[in-house]
Parts: sequence; C-alpha cells; structure tokens
Amino acid sequence: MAEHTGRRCCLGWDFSTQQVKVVAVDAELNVFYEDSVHFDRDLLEFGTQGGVHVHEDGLTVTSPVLMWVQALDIILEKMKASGFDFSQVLALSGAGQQHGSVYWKSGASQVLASLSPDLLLHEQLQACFSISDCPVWMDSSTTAQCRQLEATVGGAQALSCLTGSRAYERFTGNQIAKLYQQNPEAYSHTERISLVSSFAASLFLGSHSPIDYSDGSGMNLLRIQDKIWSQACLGACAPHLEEKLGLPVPSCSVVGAISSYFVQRYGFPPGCKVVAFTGDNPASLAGMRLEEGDIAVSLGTSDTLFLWLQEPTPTLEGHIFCNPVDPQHYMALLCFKNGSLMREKIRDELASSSWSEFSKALQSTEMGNSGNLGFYFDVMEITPEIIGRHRFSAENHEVSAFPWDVEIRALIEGQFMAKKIHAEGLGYRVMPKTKILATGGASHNRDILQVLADVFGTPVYVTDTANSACVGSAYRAFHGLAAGTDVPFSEVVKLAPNPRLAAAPTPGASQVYEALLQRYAMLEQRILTQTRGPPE
Ligand SMILES: Nc1ncnc2c1ncn2[C@@H]1O[C@H](COP(=O)(O)OP(=O)(O)O)[C@@H](O)[C@H]1O
Ligand SMILES: O=C(CO)[C@@H](O)[C@H](O)COP(=O)(O)O
Repeated sequence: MAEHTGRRCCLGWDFSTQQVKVVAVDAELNVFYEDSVHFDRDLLEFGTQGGVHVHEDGLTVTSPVLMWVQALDIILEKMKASGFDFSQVLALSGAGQQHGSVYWKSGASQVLASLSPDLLLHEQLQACFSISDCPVWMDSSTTAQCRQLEATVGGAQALSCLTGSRAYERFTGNQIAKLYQQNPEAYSHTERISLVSSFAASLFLGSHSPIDYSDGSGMNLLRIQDKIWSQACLGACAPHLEEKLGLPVPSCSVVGAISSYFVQRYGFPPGCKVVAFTGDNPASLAGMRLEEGDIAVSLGTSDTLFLWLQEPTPTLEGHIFCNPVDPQHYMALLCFKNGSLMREKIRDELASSSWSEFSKALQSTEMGNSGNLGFYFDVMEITPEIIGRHRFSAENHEVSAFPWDVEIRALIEGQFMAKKIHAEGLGYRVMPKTKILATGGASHNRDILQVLADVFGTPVYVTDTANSACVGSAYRAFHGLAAGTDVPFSEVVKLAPNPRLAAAPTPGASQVYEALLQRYAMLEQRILTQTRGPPE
C-alpha cells in the first residue's frame, strides 16, 4: 500500500507557465505528496517551448488550452496509479499563471456538468473552447488596446488608482479587447471568459468558477478598493463583458463541491470542497506565510518580487493586487519577464547547459564583478521596458562581450540589482529585521541565493518545497474549510514549518553594492533614454 493512504488532506494545484504541479498537505501541514507534468517534456505533441508558443510577430504568446486539460488528466492518472487515496481529500484549491485567459464556447457549461467518468477530460472538452490558443502573461501585443483603455478612464495614473496598475499588455482586459477587435465572431460565441486560475477551478467544479479578487486584480478591470468590475473599463474593452466574466468573489470563498466526475473516476468524497483558485504569485504569498516587512522573491519562469501592503498605493510602475488571504489588505508586485528562461539561455551558451558549471562562475568571481555590469533582456522586459543585452565596463563604457564567468555574474547581479532598485521605487526600504523569502525553480540554487542576499544586504530564507504556489493553495484550501468560522489565515497555518536560512549577506556586501546600485540605476536610465528618448 502506498504510504500516503488514509491521510486526511487538502490538495494544492499550480497551473504555471511550464508545468502543472500538485501537492497534498495533511492536517498537521506536512507535504506528503508532490507531482508535476512538464508541458515541453511530457506533452511533446503540443510543441511548446517553455510552455508557450511565441508567434511570428514576436509579441503574441499563447498556450494551447487542451494542453493544460491533458496535463491535469496525466497527473490525476499518475496519482491514481501511485495509490493516492483521493477519498481523504477534504478540500482543494489552486493557482494559475496570472493574466492568461480561457474562452469557453457556448454550450461548454452543459458539457462540464455532464462529463462521463469513463473518459479523460481532454477527450470530452475538445469542442468547448472558442479559442484553442490562449493569450498568456508573456504576450506583449496589445499596446494599442492599452493606450485606448488608459485614454477612456483619464490616463495611466487614473487607471492605476482604479485597478491597481496602469495598462499592461499582458493584463486580461487588454487581451480581451484585442480578441474582440480581431475575432468578433469567436468573442460572440464565448459564454464565459476565465483566468487560468478560474478555468482550472471550473474543471474541478464541473461548472464555471468565479474569478477571485486577487487574481482578478491582474486584469485592469477590477476596482481594487470596492472589489467590483469597473463599468468604464469593461465598456472600453468589449461589449457584454460583465456577463462573460461573472461576479468576482473573495479569494477564500468555497465556490462549490467537487464535480461527480472526480467522485466517480478517482474516488474523491462528494463533499470535497473547491476553494476559489487564485494567481500563482498570490498563492505563493500564502505558501510562504509572508508577513508585513518581508520581501518575497519568486524565481520561476518569470521573476517576481512582492510585498504585503496595508493600504493600496498605486503608481505607474508595478501592480497592486487585492490580498489573497486578508480581504482588508493588499499586495504589491513587480514582474520581470527575463527570469529563468534568460538564465537558462546564458547557462546553455556559456556553462555547458549545467547549473553546477553556472554556479562555478558565481563562486570564482568577486562580489561587484570588478565593476562590470550587464542588462540581459532577450525579450522586451516589463520592469523596465528595455530589450537587448547591454554590457558596461567599470568606466561605464559599453562593451560587446565579457569573459564567460564575468557574464554569468553580471547577469545574476543585474537581475537582483534591478529588483532592489524597482522595489525601492515602490517605496520599499530594507529594515534591520527584513528577510527575503525565495521560491520558484531557481531558489534551489544556493549560489544564486547568495548573490540575492549580498545585493539586498538581507538574509534569504527558503521553505522546504520551492513549490510555494502549490503549498499556498493547499493552505488556502484549509483556510477555506475554516473560513466559515472567520478564522484568520495566520491561525490556520501557524503549525506550518518555518522557512530556513539559505544565505546570509557576506561581510562588506553593502559597501560593494551601494555604489554599484547607483551606477546600475544610472545606466538603466541611459539605455531607456537611448531607446525611447528623454523622460517627459
Ligand atoms: N538549480 C537551478 N538553478 C537555477 N535555476 C533552476 C535550477 N533548477 C531549476 N531552475 C529553473 O527553474 C525554472 C522553473 O521554475 P518553476 O518555479 O518550476 O517555474 P513555473 O512555476 O513558472 O513553471 C526553470 O525554467 C529553470 O530554469
Ligand atoms: O505575469 C506575471 C505576474 O504579473 C507572472 O508572474 C505570471 O504569473 C507567471 O508566473 P510563473 O509561471 O513565472 O510563476
């Protein structure tokens, strides 16, 4: 018998850019089961790279919706084959890569409600989508729609005050506007638009799941203060949008019981609750049990940096989302598109495709890289909007190449200096008791975390699993079970294992990076001025 038989638990799912992952967490908050399906490796027939298709224009980026459905089938079948005891699952929740959208064709709700347990999900949902390739967060093809949306509500700052962000290309409202303008027929045949998170919840529910406030904040459509759709924004994007989105709900809502499909095919108990799914970054905030004053750095496909906020302070850079675990509060987030895939590219070019070779370069070079600085943005960056590779010598002269080990250190130092500078731009200051909580695939790399600790001058902690979005989803499922009794999230997760120290700042690091950070900020501004003219 498998070791995980008969343990009452909650499941946490993550539909992220490169894979679908799951964890099972027991009542003592121990993770006792983890699994994943990797799109590029395990679903070759979809031909994705890094989980996505980059189109010919270099701006449009999509993922096949049926790939996500099939990944869920595969992972559930793997769990069944391993003897996983689904009858003990009290509740489940999940996360999705943020901003991506799924378009359910008219009639899909009937199909969802009457699935046969004899067939896999992807066999039955083939005809349920009006768009087979979903726009995802890496898309940057909607600049025209962004400008139109900002103009409608009185400018970028006005939109930020309303929805928590100025218009961003990847934000769902702008993606919906583009779809409506370019393919009005598909739009009119769409009965429901989901985020990746609420789409995944819908599969478990057997009906359309509502969008939660926190992931809904990444659409440029939700009024983050009163938590209702902005009629002005909806109207600027597409007609009849409110009915296609449904009403948003608090992130800790129980959205229903699991559908009979899962009861009959896998043996889930009929009372198993589905707690609203949310964005992967909000779910990570829950998984890391982030506290006010801490900084979370997620090193997944994207790099993100996020903070807990009491009050929203929307600006022209970064995003404010509704907080996923406390409806009175908020979170601030910065997203960097050139994260793991950029690191992988440099690793493949210079370190024989090996993370241990990559680490050797970090170990053999000095903090501060003898003054050499680099910017590595093979795709148009979000924070800041720069493309290309730019290298500078200690004298601020642009140079065309660095030795391989200097290049690797310049990449990692540059990525973390950008995070510190832009976090400070949001008003964030490192305090004596500040700690960084790191998560995501690259947080397995101790040498990368050492650079993070040195650049920020702050200790870096990790949790036992780098899958904090999954773990956070399982914690949120427990919270959803208890929330009827108004228990705060912190109470529900108080037994969870504490994060452990992974890297402490090297003595002398602050002095080295103080001057370098100023140069990095100055050079970033120089590149921006060269590419788009002086600031207004
Ligand atoms: N030892 C390592 N050092 C650096 N990066 C790593 C290491 N192991 C995995 N990664 C990176 O982690 C990334 C995947 O992170 P993950 O958080 O699982 O992504 P996502 O949730 O977006 O699918 C990979 O693209 C890979 O580059
Ligand atoms: O666009 C954002 C956040 O605004 C990204 O962080 C996506 O949410 C993708 O997440 P990962 O798959 O990289 O975790």
